[in-house]
Amino acid sequence: MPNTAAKYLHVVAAVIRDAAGKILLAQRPAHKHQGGKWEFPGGKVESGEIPLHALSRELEEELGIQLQHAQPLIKIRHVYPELAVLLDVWEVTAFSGTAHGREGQPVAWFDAEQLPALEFPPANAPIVTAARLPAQCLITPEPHDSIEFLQQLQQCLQAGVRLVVLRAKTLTASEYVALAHEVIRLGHAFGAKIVLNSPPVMLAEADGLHLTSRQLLTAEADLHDTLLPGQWLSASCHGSAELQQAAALGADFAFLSPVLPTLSHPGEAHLGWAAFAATVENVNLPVYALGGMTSDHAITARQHGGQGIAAIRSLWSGV
Ligand SMILES: Nc1nc2c([nH]c(=O)n2[C@@H]2O[C@H](COP(=O)(O)OP(=O)(O)OP(=O)(O)O)[C@@H](O)[C@H]2O)c(=O)[nH]1
Ligand SMILES: [Mg+2]
Repeated sequence: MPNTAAKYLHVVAAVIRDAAGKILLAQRPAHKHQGGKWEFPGGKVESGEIPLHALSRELEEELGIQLQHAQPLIKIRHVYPELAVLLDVWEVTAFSGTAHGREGQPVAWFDAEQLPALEFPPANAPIVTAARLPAQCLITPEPHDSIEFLQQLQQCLQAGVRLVVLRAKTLTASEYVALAHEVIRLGHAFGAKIVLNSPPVMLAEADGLHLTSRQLLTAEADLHDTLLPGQWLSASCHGSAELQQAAALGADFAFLSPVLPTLSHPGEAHLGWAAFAATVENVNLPVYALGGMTSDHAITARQHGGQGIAAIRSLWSGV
């Protein structure tokens, strides 16, 4: 969302995960703004405070836990009728102490997949998506031999890949559908999400539909409504205008490329990390960095406002 409101209230919030990957939520007290809804614990940054200190203070005050490690997850700007908030969300992966509602608020640990069914403040939808998405996304290379392809995909899943975009441009419609069924069956056995890039028909079992940047620009405004409830819409973008278009279409996440030079397009202009950060800053979507990425770049991507990295080559063969 564009930074049009004069002043956003800076709020830090935490996606806190335990060793089993469950996420801690608190219920907002009835008398507060957005009372009764579930929230990611956190609160307002005080004047002069750096965000990480504010997060550490809020988690101690609200939950009685001591923050040990956090990394940025997503920033959301949302304008409520009463106030405009900048929700600065961090992923907490290490803390000490036992979380409890120190202000009397109910708190509970949830599986990430339970989150979509809970009621959150209206600003939170992209945070819930970001909390469910991994830091790495595999885009498949062109499948030439489906047996070999499925074997290699299985190795990627065994190595921890949990989000796959099936991209197959040279297959006939029936070959694509047959392969997609196998990819979904295999992916789901590992708890991975499978998103279909330009399928001839959308499949009910798929976890999402991915649009090329060209499809994004000509997509019908109600495209998301044609998907089943819970299916994601994602899109490939190359700059601010396309990211805004993806957001306007109700996309759940996006890729932004090329961030670094790639082997397939050597000498081509690329964004670099500073422009990636500046572009992502203006959109309320989880955005994967694409182009020249390896899994080592996932932390860099997070530090520049991204959800993580998307890659073909390095995630397919580097496992
Ligand atoms: N902590 C938190 N606040 C959120 C979320 N989503 C969201 O819209 N907000 C909004 O962010 C604002 C600030 O949050 P807060 O009420 O937790 O602030 P706080 O802990 O400092 O409260 P206090 O003023 O009682 O000390 C509220 O207007 C709240 O509605 C969320 O997931 N977590
Ligand atoms: Mg709070």
